[in-house]
Amino acid sequence: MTWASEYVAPMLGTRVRLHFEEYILRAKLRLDLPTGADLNKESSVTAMQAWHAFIYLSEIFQQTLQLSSQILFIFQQTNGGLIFTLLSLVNPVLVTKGSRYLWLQAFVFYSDNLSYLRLRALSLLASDDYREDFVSGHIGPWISAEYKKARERLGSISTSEPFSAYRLRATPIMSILTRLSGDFPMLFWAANAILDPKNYTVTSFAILQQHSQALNLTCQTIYFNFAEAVTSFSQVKELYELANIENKIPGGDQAYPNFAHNSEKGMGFELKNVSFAYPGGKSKDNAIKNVSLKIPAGHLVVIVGANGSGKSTIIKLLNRLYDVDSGEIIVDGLPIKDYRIADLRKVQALLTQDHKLYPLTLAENIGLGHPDHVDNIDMILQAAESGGADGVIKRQNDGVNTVLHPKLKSILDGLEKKAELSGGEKQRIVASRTFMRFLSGNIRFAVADEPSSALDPKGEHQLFQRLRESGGGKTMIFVTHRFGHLTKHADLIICMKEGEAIEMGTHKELMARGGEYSELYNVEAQAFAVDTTL
Ligand SMILES: Nc1ncnc2c1ncn2[C@@H]1O[C@H](COP(=O)(O)OP(=O)(O)OP(=O)(O)O)[C@@H](O)[C@H]1O
Repeated sequence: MTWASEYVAPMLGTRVRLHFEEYILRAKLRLDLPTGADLNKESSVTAMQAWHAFIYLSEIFQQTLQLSSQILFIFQQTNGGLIFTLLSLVNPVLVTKGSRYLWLQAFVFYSDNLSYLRLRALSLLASDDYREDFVSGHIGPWISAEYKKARERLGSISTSEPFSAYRLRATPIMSILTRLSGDFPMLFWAANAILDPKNYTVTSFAILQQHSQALNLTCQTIYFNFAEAVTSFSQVKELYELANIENKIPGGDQAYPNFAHNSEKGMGFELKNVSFAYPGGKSKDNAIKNVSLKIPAGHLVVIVGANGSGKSTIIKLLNRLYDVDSGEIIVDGLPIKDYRIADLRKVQALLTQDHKLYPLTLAENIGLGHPDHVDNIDMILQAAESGGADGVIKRQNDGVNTVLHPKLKSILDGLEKKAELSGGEKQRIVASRTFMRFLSGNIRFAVADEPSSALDPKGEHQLFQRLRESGGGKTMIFVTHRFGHLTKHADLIICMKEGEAIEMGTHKELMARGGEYSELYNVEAQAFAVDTTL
């Protein structure tokens, strides 16, 4: 039986763990950004916990059977079977209920003893981190002297770990009682043997003593396993609840596109007095404050502004990655909240510098821009060419089949040379994913949020050029810090400052206005102006 359980347990364990891993994977994949961010802070639930709960349950079952057979045996073997059995149970009850165990509780521990804290600080000072300091500053003798003083001040105060410190009691009563109770059953047996020596043998004493101790141990094991099982089961409950977590961004039931009121030129937006602060954000200021603007369908829009002025936040709201706190966003005449979220995602393409390479092949990294055609190599190569990643692919020994393992890379480096891409090469692959998305033919709104920070100037120019071409005249927004062709060709420039859209218009209009935009533009232009004093 032991062999069988040892043989079967790992296989069963894998099945249970993978079943719940898949369950967690599915549950997490359906969560939107704000819900997912909350969950990451709160939940530590893992598939392994389900397996642990199963193990505890089977152990409790097995030990309960063991306990019943032990009780039955003791009960039958003695004259005062019931009393003997009850006395055998006193000790385990005292050990489990009367003792103080920290590991069954949630706890925080700290020390407020200044001498102890001083000792820890001085020990730290003698570590390698500070070696250069204490050697060059010759502060070793001072550290030793201070350590001695702090040690004397601490005296005999215990510095033991909280686990053992918590178990100490002020009086010995409980300890004496617990020890004595272990001998209660045998004292009872001895008293009976004195009164009626004919019915009691030394052999029966030995057998009963052994069984009484075994019973004691089984009771304690059940108690502690039960405490662990309760925790495990609450974790399993949490695991099941994962699938029922409500997303913070609920979808509507309006299909999109619904050509009754959509323009052929793509999505049109209107922001009405929109304000937004990131959930759990540290800043007391809103990321977006009372922004009202219109983005007509088919317009090429450029958003400019200083770092932290809210450019990316506007993009996230237009993509409905977050919902506004107040105000409203209208898409093609209807509130954005009325549309089905999956429909909106299908017609939007978002390219930012936050997008990551996946730990998959280069082909999948690009192909997943259009999941229905993730195996279509011709389409992938076409997208790679548009994204400027064709050269990157050619340089890899395995071409599009090169597997990227960003997280495993450092571990595997010593074993096998894994593909490593430069920052600019990564951006080209990620950009190609967006071009793959364009090839779906569904895109009605595309955004490029500073996707070119690691690209060389030629690469950046080509990227913007091709994005505009691939966008096919549909609504497009570029977020950029660099003024150039884009801003000059933009139908609309939105200039952000501290969460507000302070200026809007074309390049010409904003330059003529002489406000924030022209100031930002002139700062950049001056860097390239011919300095006649040189
Ligand atoms: N995920 C987040 N959680 C909390 N606060 C955020 C988050 N993202 C941005 N913020 C804050 O919101 C404000 C606007 O940020 P946003 O990213 O929109 O600025 P930006 O204009 O795009 O900046 P940059 O030019 O540096 O990319 C900033 O104060 C920023 O710190």
